[in-house]
Amino acid sequence: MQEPDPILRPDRQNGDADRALRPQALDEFIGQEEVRANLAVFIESARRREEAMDHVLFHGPPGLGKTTLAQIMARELGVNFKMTSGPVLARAGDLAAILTNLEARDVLFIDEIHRMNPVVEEVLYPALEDFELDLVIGEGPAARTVRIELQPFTLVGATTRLGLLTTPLRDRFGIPTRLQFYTIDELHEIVTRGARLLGVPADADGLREIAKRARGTPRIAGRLLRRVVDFAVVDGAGRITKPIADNALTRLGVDLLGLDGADRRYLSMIADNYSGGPVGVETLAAALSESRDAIEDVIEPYLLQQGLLQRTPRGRMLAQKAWLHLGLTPPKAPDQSDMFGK
Ligand SMILES: Nc1ncnc2c1ncn2[C@@H]1O[C@H](COP(=O)(O)OP(=O)(O)OP(=O)(O)O)[C@@H](O)[C@H]1O
Ligand SMILES: [Mg+2]
Repeated sequence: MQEPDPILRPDRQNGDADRALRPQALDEFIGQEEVRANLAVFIESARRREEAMDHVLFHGPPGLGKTTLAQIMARELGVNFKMTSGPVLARAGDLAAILTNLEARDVLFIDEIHRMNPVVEEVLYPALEDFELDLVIGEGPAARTVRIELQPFTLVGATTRLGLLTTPLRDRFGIPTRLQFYTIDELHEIVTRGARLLGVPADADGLREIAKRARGTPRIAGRLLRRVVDFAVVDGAGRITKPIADNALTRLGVDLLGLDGADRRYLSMIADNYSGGPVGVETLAAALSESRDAIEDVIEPYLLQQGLLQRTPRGRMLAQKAWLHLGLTPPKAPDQSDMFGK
């Protein structure tokens, strides 16, 4: 089967297409109810007190709305939105330049914050706590430290890997926030809104089919919607119906659970080569020629959430549901209780 990854994986390409469907206000943001309700309170409070809102950390799998929520926060707070990312901030000076240019109460968004250089991270600590910057000027014996006062600001950090954040950095976020996969109902609402914004007529059951197969992820829902629209235009008089959606998604390699080629390759590898596991993630990464990061950030979270995969101290194991989904018979495990224990 053709690899559908570029379209289906929540990577950062296709930025313009993403933007068109991106909600602009908290009211337009669908799902993540608890997160939204809490943010609404914190934003309103910061506005009334005319203070910078406390620092926020969004963590969760790609494409669930971290960047979107950060932008919405800035808009609702009525402040500027500045955006950068961990890997881009190579030197302490890069961060210092950004921080000294912030206006009072601005939102600074640092994407992939777990990939920040430790030297840069050290500069961030006093900036977050006291809105101060300690800069070393010059080198050798002539070097001296100068302290620079910063405007109070709000840092919004985003990461797909909470575990890779250092403890001191984690502790400086007053509002740590985990984003969850979306329910089918929420994704149904999201694609319904998307179809309306794209001006495409659609049947509810056609949109539901997209929602069901969007891997719990709004970004994937948006991409699938666009591809289904293509099939609707070419094969189906421009209307999204259930048969059109079903046919389009199947042709894109998205199965009934929303798994794509990479997901199935991962599950099949464990089934075929490791008798269902347990197998270590490094071994799997090598066997699949995927990076460990891609496996842990992108592939596994959804499979775990769907109950297709289990993580045990001895490695990854297929769950019963995965064997059935692959159309295979699970081997008889001699010692199930141990293998399925925590
Ligand atoms: N709650 C939502 N309602 C509607 N659309 C959404 C929602 N959340 C995200 N989206 C859509 O999904 C796309 C991806 O969201 P976003 O870029 O915010 O994800 P992310 O969590 O920052 O991903 P990454 O980890 O890859 O940076 C957005 O362009 C937007 O169109
Ligand atoms: Mg993002």
